[in-house]
Amino acid sequence: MAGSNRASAFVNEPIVCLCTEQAPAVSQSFQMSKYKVLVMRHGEGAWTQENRFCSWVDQKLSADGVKEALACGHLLREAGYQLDVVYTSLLSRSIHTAWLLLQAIGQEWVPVVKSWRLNERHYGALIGLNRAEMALNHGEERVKQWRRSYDLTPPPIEESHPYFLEIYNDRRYSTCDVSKEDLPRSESLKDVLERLQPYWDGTIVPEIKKGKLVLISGHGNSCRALLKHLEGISDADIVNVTLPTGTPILIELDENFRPTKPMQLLGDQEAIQAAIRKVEDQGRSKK
Ligand SMILES: O=C(O)[C@@H](CO)OP(=O)(O)O
Repeated sequence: MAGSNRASAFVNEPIVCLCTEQAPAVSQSFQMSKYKVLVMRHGEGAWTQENRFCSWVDQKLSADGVKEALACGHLLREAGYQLDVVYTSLLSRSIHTAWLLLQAIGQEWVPVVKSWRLNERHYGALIGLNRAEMALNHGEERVKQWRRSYDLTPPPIEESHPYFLEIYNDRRYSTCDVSKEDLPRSESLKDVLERLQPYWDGTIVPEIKKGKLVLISGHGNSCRALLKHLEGISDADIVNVTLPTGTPILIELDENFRPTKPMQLLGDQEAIQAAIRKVEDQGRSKK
């Protein structure tokens, strides 16, 4: 892990991440950044409107999600970013976000590379359930733990689950670097990091080391897992990290892939705070 005591909080806090006083992972000597990487959660998905756990169900972007992806591209174009490669999951909402962003930035030729290892966290038996109803039945704190804790794994998806066949019979999952039987049936954030890290280390890092500007169009929890790794966010602090949809996060790294400065959420900071609150509020019972 890169560093170990760096706390970041995206909830009710200034957008630049907060650093604990002790042993921050950010280089003390203000080393020059050697590498930059952009990480973003896809635009809002269609099921966000219904407030259902989406996970590996292949929902498309909502109308607002399309707008968010295009707005990201415009933002990056205005800031002069020149992308070299974009990584997505195998899920349409992450891929469409990449396509729309590349269209808006005017860099459609940039390769888009896809892997199940960037998929959203597998929510197991919770897939398809409504978060507010879950909060009413089980309590908001329990739902927060299910959504945001590091090592809590929801019950696995059973073959009788309404979305089981839709997920596991999908041809895209015969293209993975593991057999269908070895794909997850439920995951904690820790599990997500464990399946994502080999892809980060073995596929993405070598491209960044060649000097390429990489953008990762991932999901709320696959991006949280990656940020936990890169920023050295503790198991306890990651509970308070919620990512807004459609917001690029700029991470600057030194030659050892340690952050040289706090990560930056790019865009209008008030709008970003509102977007974070919107995601947080999905877990409320709305009494
Ligand atoms: O539905 C999901 O899979 C995720 C968001 O992609 O939900 P949550 O924000 O509750 O982790």
